[in-house]
Amino acid sequence: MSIMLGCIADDFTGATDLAGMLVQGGMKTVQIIGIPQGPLPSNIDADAVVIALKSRTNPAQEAVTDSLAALKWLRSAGCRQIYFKYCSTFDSTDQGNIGPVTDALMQALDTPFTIACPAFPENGRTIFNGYLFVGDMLLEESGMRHHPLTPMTDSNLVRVLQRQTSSRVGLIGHQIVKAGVQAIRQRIAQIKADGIQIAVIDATSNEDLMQIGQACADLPLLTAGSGVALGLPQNFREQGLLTRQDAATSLPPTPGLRAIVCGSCSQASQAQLADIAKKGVPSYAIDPLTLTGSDHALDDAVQAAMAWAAPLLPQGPVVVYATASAIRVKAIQEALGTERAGALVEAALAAVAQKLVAQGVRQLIVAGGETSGAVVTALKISSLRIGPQIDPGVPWTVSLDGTPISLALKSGNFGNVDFFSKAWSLLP
Ligand SMILES: Nc1ncnc2c1ncn2[C@@H]1O[C@H](COP(=O)(O)OP(=O)(O)OP(=O)(O)O)[C@@H](O)[C@H]1O
Ligand SMILES: O=C(O)[C@@H](O)C(=O)CO
Repeated sequence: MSIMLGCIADDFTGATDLAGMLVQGGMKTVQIIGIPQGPLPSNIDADAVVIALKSRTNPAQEAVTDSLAALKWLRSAGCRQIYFKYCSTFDSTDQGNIGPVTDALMQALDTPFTIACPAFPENGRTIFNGYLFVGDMLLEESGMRHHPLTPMTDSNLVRVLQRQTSSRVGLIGHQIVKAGVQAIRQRIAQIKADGIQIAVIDATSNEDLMQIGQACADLPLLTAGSGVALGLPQNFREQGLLTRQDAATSLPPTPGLRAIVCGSCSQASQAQLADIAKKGVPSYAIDPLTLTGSDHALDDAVQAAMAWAAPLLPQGPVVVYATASAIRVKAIQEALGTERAGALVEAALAAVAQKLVAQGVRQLIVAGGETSGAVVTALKISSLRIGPQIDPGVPWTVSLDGTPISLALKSGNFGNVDFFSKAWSLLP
């Protein structure tokens, strides 16, 4: 049976978020890291494949090239519908990459229309009149205004997206969505006739997402956060392609040591780190300013972190983090440059993760999308089987190549305050 849904995610945590959503809906899902080099091995069966790119903050042209290569693979695997997954807080710069990638995918699929819907109500991301809310705050008032790489300072998604694309962007408002599937379909037909190519679509509840999913069953391309995926398995069931009703989440055990690596500076990650430290789990901070100054500064910092971690690991989980407050991050970025600071921290945390695994860690939580990208790449993991959800948007996964490792790739903003301690209790 060929793969039904082919997904392209612009970061690694976002990819597991989407894959977890599909698994909850009964679709067996595999996440592939980067563009696959050949067909899926014959012993892996999947209803959906999510290709995880690290394209959210790359130059737009690179993001387009990688996304088109991913699309080519997914089409050759027989996927019936394509899903471009971006962040539920629409993380991007004014130059891209959501607009340019959407344009390129539409052109390659020869489709004149798609939707844009980052809503994820279970995690407090709702869209009303085209404005994105995070909890009860507008996006621009939330912690996202301080994001180290993609600060979001405009909550109006039509405006944000229009700045990134030459396609005409419109809106399908909440009244239409509330009126149901037929009303959404009629509105799509109408705005297409008016020359709109991408419609931001309001959604404030899971019910809205179910209607949107059904209304968009025939669109070759969807662009969204993970929320819209809630409504897709039902379409494949109706088409007789999917029979499973329950979640497709079983994973094998991966006995071994436990660790947490955190490069996310989000408010959620900061609170989760404080919670786990309060519970007595040992934590070690890497100071980005120590990562430069000499050729071996980064290696020295990694060695120091490991000298601290090694004797503690057999007693229980350890945490290594670079997380800092918004004021501290700003000072570090002024000293090192934003991109360089991010890259140095990612390189250091990835090297720490590699050494933790070499020491026997087989259950690893990584917080932050960019950080997860760096860690999973350093561990040379090429694909993940998706398992049970820890908190909305964050499932456990198991690596499918080499020695199996359980990995939870936590989106910076996701997870309840007790996420780090709760996660272990869900492993088989
Ligand atoms: N103390 C710090 N100073 C400067 N940059 C930092 C610091 N700590 C982490 N970073 C960088 O900030 C970036 C955080 O991005 P990352 O995607 O990992 O987390 P996030 O944005 O919270 O998560 P998500 O993308 O899943 O929402 C990374 O590039 C990381 O290296
Ligand atoms: O949609 C989200 O918020 C997350 O899956 C994500 O993309 C974080 O990087």
